[in-house]
Amino acid sequence: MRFEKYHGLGNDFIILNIEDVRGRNLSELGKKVCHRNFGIGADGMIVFERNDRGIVMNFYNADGTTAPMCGNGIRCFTHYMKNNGLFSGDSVSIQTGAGEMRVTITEGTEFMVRVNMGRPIFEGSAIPIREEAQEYIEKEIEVDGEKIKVSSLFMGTTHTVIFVDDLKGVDVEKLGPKIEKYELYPVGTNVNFCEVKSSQEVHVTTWERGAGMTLACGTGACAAAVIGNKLGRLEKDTKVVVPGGEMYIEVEEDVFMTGPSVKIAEGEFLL
Ligand SMILES: N[C@H](CCC[C@H](N)C(=O)O)C(=O)O
Repeated sequence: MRFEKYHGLGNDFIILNIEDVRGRNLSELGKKVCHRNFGIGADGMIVFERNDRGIVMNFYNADGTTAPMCGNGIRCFTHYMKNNGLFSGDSVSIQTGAGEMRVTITEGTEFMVRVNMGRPIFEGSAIPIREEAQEYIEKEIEVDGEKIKVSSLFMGTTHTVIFVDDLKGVDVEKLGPKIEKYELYPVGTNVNFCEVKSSQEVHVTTWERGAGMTLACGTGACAAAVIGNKLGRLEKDTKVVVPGGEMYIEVEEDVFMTGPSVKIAEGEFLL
């Protein structure tokens, strides 16, 4: 089965065409190809599909669970499609589980993509959270006896944003999974630990639902920028620095994310 591997700021993906995997259980395949030892290794698997309305991006976490959207992934998906002549021009709409996203290839030393990530949704039932709430911003939860202020929203997928004074002092591997599976979140959540450096720069480390610690999370970067802006800590245009590099977020009514994609490899998956 032919595959291509890409990364977006170190968040890496195996990308396949549905034509090559018809009939297979894609959740099981996602687990298999993403395994760092028994497979190719990646944070997620993306499957290209075309229906009567156009292009579809199907996303699977490394644990085989699906997620509605993937910000770094949609940039890599755009790169894959361009490399395989699957659309013409520099801009295209892509159907995702979080609605239609418009991507535009932009100028840069690397392959750069600007994505309209749509609008953040704050309403509790859409995040989702197990509370009736118009929004869930700067609320206190208790994890292992520690009180933590969280803000949760739907930004392409379920995200929780936590502002800290010093990212280096946060045990993300310990806190991340506990918040990911906290009882407030019926389907879990991605967890973004954020340190504001200035009104135009925030550093973010993300523990991803279904993938664990990643070097970058595009929807998470958007979530951090949206909440930071809502709390008056970040301006509308923000540089988000993640362990794998940096991306640029513009918070308008829609949220725009600009960042790179790099093709790592292509080949035949034999299992
Ligand atoms: N890495 C992705 C997010 C994947 C979200 C997934 N982990 C979920 O279960 O929602 C990004 O760049 O936006």
